[in-house]
Amino acid sequence: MNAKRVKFENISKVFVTDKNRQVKAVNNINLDIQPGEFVCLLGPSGCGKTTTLRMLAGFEVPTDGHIFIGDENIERLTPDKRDTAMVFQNYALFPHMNVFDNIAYGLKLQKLPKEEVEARVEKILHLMKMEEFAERVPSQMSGGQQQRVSLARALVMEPGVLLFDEPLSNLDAKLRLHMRDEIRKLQQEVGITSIYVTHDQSEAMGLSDKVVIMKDGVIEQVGSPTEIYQKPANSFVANFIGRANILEAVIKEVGEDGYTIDVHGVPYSVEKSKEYQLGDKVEIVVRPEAIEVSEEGNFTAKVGKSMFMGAHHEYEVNFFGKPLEISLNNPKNKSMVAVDESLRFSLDAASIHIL
Ligand SMILES: Nc1ncnc2c1ncn2[C@@H]1O[C@H](COP(=O)(O)OP(=O)(O)OP(=O)(O)O)[C@@H](O)[C@H]1O
Repeated sequence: MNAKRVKFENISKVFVTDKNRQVKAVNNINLDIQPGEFVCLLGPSGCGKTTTLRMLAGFEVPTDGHIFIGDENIERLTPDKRDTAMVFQNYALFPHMNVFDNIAYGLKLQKLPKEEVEARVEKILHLMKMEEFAERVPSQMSGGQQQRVSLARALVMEPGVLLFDEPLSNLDAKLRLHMRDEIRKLQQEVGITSIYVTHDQSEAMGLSDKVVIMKDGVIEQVGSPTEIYQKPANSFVANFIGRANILEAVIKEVGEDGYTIDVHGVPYSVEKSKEYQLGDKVEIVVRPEAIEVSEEGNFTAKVGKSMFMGAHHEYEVNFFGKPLEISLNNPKNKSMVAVDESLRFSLDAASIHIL
């Protein structure tokens, strides 16, 4: 497949509502997606991710900026000329056509020879292990199966860019996990550039090469799932992805590539993320699982909540007047501490990230 690069340059979209009110859905975003990359646009409801995808597909016109697919500036092209194909949340299959005809539809519109249409549809049916469904109409299939047809219908067009608009949100949790793995496997097999809108962080983390975190029409951070989790750019990202404790600290020493920080009287050596001066007050992110419970710990705090969750144990302790979440993996009975008792712990210096 001819995977394409996608580039958004200073893209904004302002909607004008019936009452003549302006809504800035997307506010000057820049994004560079490499050929073959799987990128998720992730953010809370209303952050502008669907509008961004729809501008790329050609269903919305940007108010400002430029969009490129490959080297081509595509703003003036109609959706069918853009070398994209979209997988929708509601499948959008033709109810009266069987699976074969649903998949063949776009190719027939292109007036390709009958033999070529048949060969390409059969190839996709085989790739997706769906040959046995070819004769069925959508009402004879489950939601998951219908969504696979909708994916097949997009893939058969061999587009340069594949777009997904929350494709799994109508499926139950188990099927969602299964389809997520299937989409990723298929995407890697065909190597197609893919852009996927979701508000489900585990979906984004599990699928993406790159995650784009959006809020209020603005990109807050672009990075691999590991970068986003371990080095969040700000407290919004830290709290949006997984759980985060945000603590105060003071810069005590400035080294070549690290700092010594003081966290409530305890020194920690941490990596440099931004430039700070001696004495600056900073915020640090410590994930609940990056807190080590041990008899030799630096801190003692009173337990406010203590919950056994099977594979891990969750505590909430009172840390200098604020709640601190601690998650202990593989808990043993002896390590469990009850509410109102004291817990000793340290922060794992290697996992501390300065915001
Ligand atoms: N046609 C429209 N007219 C007016 N405002 C719109 C229109 N489409 C979207 N908006 C507004 O633009 C903002 C971004 O919407 P968008 O659908 O892109 O968000 P989203 O991140 O995809 O949200 P969700 O997860 O709820 O789908 C929202 O405030 C929304 O109300």
